[in-house]
Amino acid sequence: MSHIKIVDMTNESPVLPLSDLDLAKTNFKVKVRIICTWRRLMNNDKSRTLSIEFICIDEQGNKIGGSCLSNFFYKFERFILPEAVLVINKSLIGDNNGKWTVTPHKYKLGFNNETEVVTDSNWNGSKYAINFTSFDDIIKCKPSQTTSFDIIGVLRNCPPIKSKKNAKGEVTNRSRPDHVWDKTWKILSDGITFQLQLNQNPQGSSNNDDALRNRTLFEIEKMLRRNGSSLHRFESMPYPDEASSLLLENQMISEERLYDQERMDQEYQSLFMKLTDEQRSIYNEIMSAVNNKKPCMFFVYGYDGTGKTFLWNTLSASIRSKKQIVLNVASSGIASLLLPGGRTAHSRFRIPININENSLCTLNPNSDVAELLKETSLIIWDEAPMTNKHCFEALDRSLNDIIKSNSSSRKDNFFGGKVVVFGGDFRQILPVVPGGTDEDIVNSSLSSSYLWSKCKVLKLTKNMRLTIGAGSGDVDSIRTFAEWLLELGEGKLGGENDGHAIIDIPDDLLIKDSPNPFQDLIDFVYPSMIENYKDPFYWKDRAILAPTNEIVYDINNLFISMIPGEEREYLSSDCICQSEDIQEGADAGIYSPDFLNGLQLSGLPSHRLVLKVGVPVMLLRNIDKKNGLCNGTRLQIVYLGKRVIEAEIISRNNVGHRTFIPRISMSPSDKNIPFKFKRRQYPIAVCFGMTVNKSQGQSLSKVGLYLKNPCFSHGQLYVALSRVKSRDGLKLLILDEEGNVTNKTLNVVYKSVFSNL
Ligand SMILES: Nc1ncnc2c1ncn2[C@@H]1O[C@H](COP(=O)(O)OP(=O)(O)OP(=O)(O)O)[C@@H](O)[C@H]1O
Repeated sequence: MSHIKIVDMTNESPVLPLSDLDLAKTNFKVKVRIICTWRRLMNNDKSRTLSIEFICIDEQGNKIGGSCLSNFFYKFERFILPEAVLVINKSLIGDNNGKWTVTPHKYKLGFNNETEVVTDSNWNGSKYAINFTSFDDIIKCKPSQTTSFDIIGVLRNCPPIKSKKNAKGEVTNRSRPDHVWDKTWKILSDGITFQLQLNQNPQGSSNNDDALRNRTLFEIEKMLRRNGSSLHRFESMPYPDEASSLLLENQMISEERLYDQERMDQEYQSLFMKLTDEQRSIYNEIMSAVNNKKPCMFFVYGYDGTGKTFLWNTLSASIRSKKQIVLNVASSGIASLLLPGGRTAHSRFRIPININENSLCTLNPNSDVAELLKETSLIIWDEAPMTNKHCFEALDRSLNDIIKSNSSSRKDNFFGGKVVVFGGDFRQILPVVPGGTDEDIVNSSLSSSYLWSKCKVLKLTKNMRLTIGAGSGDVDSIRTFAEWLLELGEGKLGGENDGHAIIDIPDDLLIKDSPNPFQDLIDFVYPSMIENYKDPFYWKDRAILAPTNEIVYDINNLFISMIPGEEREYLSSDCICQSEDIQEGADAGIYSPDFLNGLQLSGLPSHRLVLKVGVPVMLLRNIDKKNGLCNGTRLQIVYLGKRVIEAEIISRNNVGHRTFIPRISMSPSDKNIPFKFKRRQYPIAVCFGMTVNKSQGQSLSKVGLYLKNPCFSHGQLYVALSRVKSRDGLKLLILDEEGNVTNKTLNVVYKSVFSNL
């Protein structure tokens, strides 16, 4: 039902014939007799009922279809019986425009919590709803194409219906990966055939199908393992043969040892030569711990541009040139793209999403990942301050369990005795604690962990971005801007303050008062948008930032309407996870599909996604890290299909690379939601505008910061302003409480977070 309206019917409202139903009418009830009922099963689990469907007829002989979702069975199931005469009050009505319609009526009825149903013993309409007519008579009366008939028939013959059995021997019709495999393996193996032919390998010839299938399965298994999965998860799928399986055994370790030693050595030599004194001293200290296998924890503290990534590259090349293993991880997908062979910490170490002080990583001591961790010489974890301390602690405990070190005392034995280097800047946004106070946020950061006292802080202070690559004319202006930003990040602007200070923004960074200041902000960030919107490079480095999702949502809707072209709407399918113990009765009504559709949660795509070709979007999930597709990657829409969306990468690595984005099922990890639900939708959000939190880790050349409301949490203003490297790329539009343009805004800095550094 696409246009749904709740019909408010008071007890005094008249009983209307079904022919008079109209979305515009708000005050009526209907009296009907149920003709027939049937159950609609869930698409993804045919053992469960989605809804009871029914057809009913009124006393005038008009028919209408209706539906009652399983959430409301507790209230209505006993009424929806063939032959029952019902008076229905406060029902939902919606368009009857599905692919298959059971009555020609314009509308359908629906039940929800508001609906009232009572039985009635009086019926003045036809007793039988169906008038049987012979088929010959129907043909004789030459029906027009729009005439509808009730037809009754007998099933004489039917081809066998294929069904699958699950492990318990029950018949299910869930997704059938083996079926997809059988139908598509030839297409999937195309690239391999091509490669084999290039290498003049006889396996490429078509008479060796078994070998080709095996090789294709092997490549699929490699991909799955890289992403923490395996073909073993899909019972019905074939698995590569034994010889190939042996090759897969230590896939993770062999991939980490696959680096070309000679090339790594050259890279290391060239980077090492360039290290500054402070970088070199940090490098030496870390490498000495690695070479002596001395358990150590370091925190490299440096703001943007001080050469942290440069240092990680040097350390990685040095270790890899000796065929040793270094694991590079970052707290966000976007930051992990900058690291050589980088992954997100959560995916690399299998850190649980909902974390607490007792959590452990889901690492089986005999798994490939555990073996990899045992072999690892150094772990580098970039952007550490934005991660909750419980994540580091979970890894610490898990590594200690996996690696039973000889060290006698637990207090010397952190992270299983590995050398671990964290990096980042505590001026940036700290871990998000939903509903948490300032104190909760500071308490959740790495510097409040029991690990911190063992962590040696090494500081990088020289802004390398100023020294390298900037023209001499730029240096002064970049330096002044960088120094101002550092002061802002440490809460030193706005006079003596307790961390909440009103600061003045310099004039040249402001959008001034004008008839339409927001349009001025748009013109600054996206000049000549209509002429340029098709060019992916136009979108590459620009964004309007705002502190909250609501404002970003409004900005994106406005932009969508400005871009030429046809809109396409994608609606999600939302459902409660089957494991949830939703009480029949009260709870079921609350979690109706309408309610689930209305949930807007951070990190989850909208129920209603409106897109146009040319629009920039951001991925909300890590899809394929190897090809640069992770949470935060920005893309431009190229094609909007029915089941797939094609888009081209416009940010950072792999710019210009095209990819297909499928619909996937996502469950929000928001602890404030007291139940688990799944949303099946494209994992993207339109990104003309994005939240300041989401922009952390992005490097942009043009930023417009829209402060309709001020930034409210530690580091937000600093992060927003430091997305650009030079001040000409930045403008702020600040509104006061009356909506007037101002030059003053709130800067929030939790100063206690710096006290342990
Ligand atoms: N010793 C060095 N010699 C030459 N170039 C360097 C050196 N250190 C850093 N750079 C260059 O300075 C720039 C900033 O360094 P880098 O990206 O490593 O800093 P960062 O602290 O990681 O900053 P961000 O967090 O913004 O990525 C880069 O272009 C990098 O190549």
